[in-house]
Amino acid sequence: MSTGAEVRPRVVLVGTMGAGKTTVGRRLAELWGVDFRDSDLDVEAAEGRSVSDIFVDSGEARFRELEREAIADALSAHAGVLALGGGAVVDPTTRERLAGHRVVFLRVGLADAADRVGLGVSRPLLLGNVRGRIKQLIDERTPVYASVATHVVETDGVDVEEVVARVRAAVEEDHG
Ligand SMILES: Nc1ncnc2c1ncn2[C@@H]1O[C@H](COP(=O)(O)OP(=O)(O)OP(=O)(O)O)[C@@H](O)[C@H]1O
Ligand SMILES: O=C(O)C1=C[C@@H](O)[C@@H](O)[C@H](O)C1
Ligand SMILES: [Mg+2]
Repeated sequence: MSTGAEVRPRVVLVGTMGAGKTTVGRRLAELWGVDFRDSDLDVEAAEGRSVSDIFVDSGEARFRELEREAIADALSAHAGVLALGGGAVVDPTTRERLAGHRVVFLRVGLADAADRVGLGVSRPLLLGNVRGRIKQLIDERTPVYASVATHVVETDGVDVEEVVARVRAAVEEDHG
């Protein structure tokens, strides 16, 4: 029998490439004993091809449609930790759907993000000029991440375990 309890992610992680959404999200889910989902991985599983291949073969616009649908599904059917692709919040429909969810913005600056993504080979939007593209994306998107976030966690110079601890503290404080 249904308890009527709403199924929704305990926390949604947003931020730019290299913020650590996937790494931190997996660890958080492990600690809480809940499932982890990541919109990039959900799109890849549904399509049977990588994000890079989707960008190259079908174009970014098609990737964004698939991403929007993957996120809509996860927001309404997943009770664990949900990491979003770095560009997901640029979509206005996704931003609307995030309203009412606990959204943590993992903030990272250019230097740490560039160190973390390296050559960015699996990140199609970075190809050619990794630092320049990251800078542009951080500049354009920081206000957007901030606008959907209920919490902001700084990750510059902070190791993964400490980022995880900060997210836990923010979320568990909410629970009272
Ligand atoms: N706080 C941190 N300190 C040092 N390295 C980190 C930190 N967070 C993540 N990393 C490392 O940075 C790399 C990128 O992290 P991750 O893939 O989790 O980022 P992401 O936010 O999911 O990026 P994308 O938007 O491209 O999916 C990984 O190698 C990860 O181990
Ligand atoms: O910042 C972005 O626009 C992207 C981030 C990645 O998570 C992937 O969703 C894809 O490489 C695009
Ligand atoms: Mg990721």
